[in-house]
Amino acid sequence: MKKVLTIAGSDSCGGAGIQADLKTFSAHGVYGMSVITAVTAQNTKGVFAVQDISPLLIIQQLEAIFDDITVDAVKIGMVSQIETIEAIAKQLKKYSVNNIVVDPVMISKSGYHLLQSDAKNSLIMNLLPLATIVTPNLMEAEAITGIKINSLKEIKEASTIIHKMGPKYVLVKGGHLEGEATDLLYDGSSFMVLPSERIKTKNTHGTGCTLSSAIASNIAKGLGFTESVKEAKKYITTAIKHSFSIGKGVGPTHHFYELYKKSGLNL
Ligand SMILES: Nc1ncnc2c1ncn2[C@@H]1O[C@H](COP(=O)(O)OP(=O)(O)OP(=O)(O)O)[C@@H](O)[C@H]1O
Ligand SMILES: Cc1ncc(COP(=O)(O)O)c(N)n1
Repeated sequence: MKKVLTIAGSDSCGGAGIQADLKTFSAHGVYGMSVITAVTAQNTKGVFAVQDISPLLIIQQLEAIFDDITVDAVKIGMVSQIETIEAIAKQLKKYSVNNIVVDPVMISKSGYHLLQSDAKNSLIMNLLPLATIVTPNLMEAEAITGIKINSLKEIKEASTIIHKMGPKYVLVKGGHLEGEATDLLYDGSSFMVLPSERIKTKNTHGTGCTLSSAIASNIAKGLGFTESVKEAKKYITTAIKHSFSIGKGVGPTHHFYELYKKSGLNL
């Protein structure tokens, strides 16, 4: 069985972060492992507190895994502070880790700053050069490049700038666009459009976490990079289509829809 690691924050309500990543790994039939960078107190209504895990304990978690287990792909999510980012980058280089998916998580859907403002440049300088693929949403692409994005032309411009920062592929997500939820993949020479209807739901908590974990799972399973992204897009679209309400706010996506369908179980 292929083995995939998530390096991310914990979401107590299970819709995003480490919890969404591990559910996505299981649904893809890969073995999931986790290095926790921060613990958040959050639910469908918002994020109420964050405690960063010390850089030393992050290093110890990474060493415990890489000293013992071969890792087929890594997904990086919430990294919150400079010391965390530097610790992760150092360890990934030390163990010559490949197949790295970086989701540059900055602000939660509920508006909480999950990446400290002074850590943005460190993420750009330390993690983007190590990334096989980076998956910013529109606001993250704007923050990374300094470009205001209002059109496809500007998405392409931003992708080109981000590609020069080091990742082999750039996927700018269109979840926050008006109209269709179309994503754009750039490999340094050409663009591939990944279209999807916009599903009418408020339950999109953790969609970016899920998409990046699905990409990492597919890469680990040996699909080509473009195929990995295409399949992950199908996965997130299905997961959003069957998302559901828990709590009073933005609910989670459905990771086990295909399994439920096969077994005849209902939510
Ligand atoms: N309503 C929707 N209908 C269909 N696809 C959607 C919808 N909302 C988001 N998506 C898709 O979900 C994926 C994640 O995109 P999104 O822009 O929501 O990422 P994000 O803002 O980083 O997510 P998050 O921070 O919540 O984890 C993309 O493939 C996007 O196109
Ligand atoms: C630990 C953690 N990681 C990532 C997100 C982003 O997800 P969303 O934008 O849906 O709130 C989150 N809320 N919490």
